Amino acid sequence: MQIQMIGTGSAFSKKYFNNNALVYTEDYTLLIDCGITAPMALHKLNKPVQEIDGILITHLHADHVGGVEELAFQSKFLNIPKPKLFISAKLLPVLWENSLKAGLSDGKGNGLEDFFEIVEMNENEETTISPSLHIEIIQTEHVPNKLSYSLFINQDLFYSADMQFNPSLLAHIHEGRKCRTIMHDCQLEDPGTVHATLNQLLTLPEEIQEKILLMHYGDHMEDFIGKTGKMTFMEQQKRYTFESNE
Ligand SMILES: Nc1ccn([C@@H]2O[C@@H]3COP(=O)(O)O[C@H]3[C@H]2O)c(=O)n1
Ligand SMILES: [Zn+2]
Ligand SMILES: [Zn+2]
Repeated sequence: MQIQMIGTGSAFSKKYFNNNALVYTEDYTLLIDCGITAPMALHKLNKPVQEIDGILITHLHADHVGGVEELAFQSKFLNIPKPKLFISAKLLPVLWENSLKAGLSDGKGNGLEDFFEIVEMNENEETTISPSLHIEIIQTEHVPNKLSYSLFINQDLFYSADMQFNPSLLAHIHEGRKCRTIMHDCQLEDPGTVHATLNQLLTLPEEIQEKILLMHYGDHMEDFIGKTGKMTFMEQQKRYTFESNE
């Protein structure tokens, strides 16, 4: 499996695209989150919508869903098979009613199913995306009272949606779940309210830090190179290969 961040930036970054990822397996290409900048980021990678089999949404901030309207219209008017939309069953109605309906509605009662083949995901259950790609969503704290889901990918890689610092969960991912990789959003400066900050992540034991790839960072990331302990910044557009754990 390979993961390519089409962007690694924070919500308000002007230098990096939104923190969205392409996951490639031999038989599937999945886009994790589709923010405002996703259409341009995909264009820069020469990755047309026809080459994306499905999208998965973690939560409803614009840097994670702001590009879904364009993707929906593009696939509809290009007359290509509907991409799949993987989303928590709890988030699905909110995505339509509170985010996409204004732009995608035809006024005649259409819905998201007119643009996507919808696959509802249940919390704490693995969903088969393709024969070699399985994803479990777990609810993690981000903005109070706002649903947000982090991901276990093939029970080996933890992908944080935007989340607050949660050292006990990270210890569980490391010890209990035995994940080999942790991709974590990172706010470069304190205080952390809705994201984990670099200083908070630096309090983690080194054996956990060694597993952490940092993403969702601000424009001054380069000032922090060499100051991330055992953790590493991810680079947008670079393809990272993760070997199967079997
Ligand atoms: N309670 C909140 C809500 C939002 N925010 C900021 O808005 C951004 C929305 O996208 P994000 O990537 O979740 O980062 C959020 C915060 O920067 C914030 O700082 N505090
Ligand atoms: Zn975000
Ligand atoms: Zn967010």
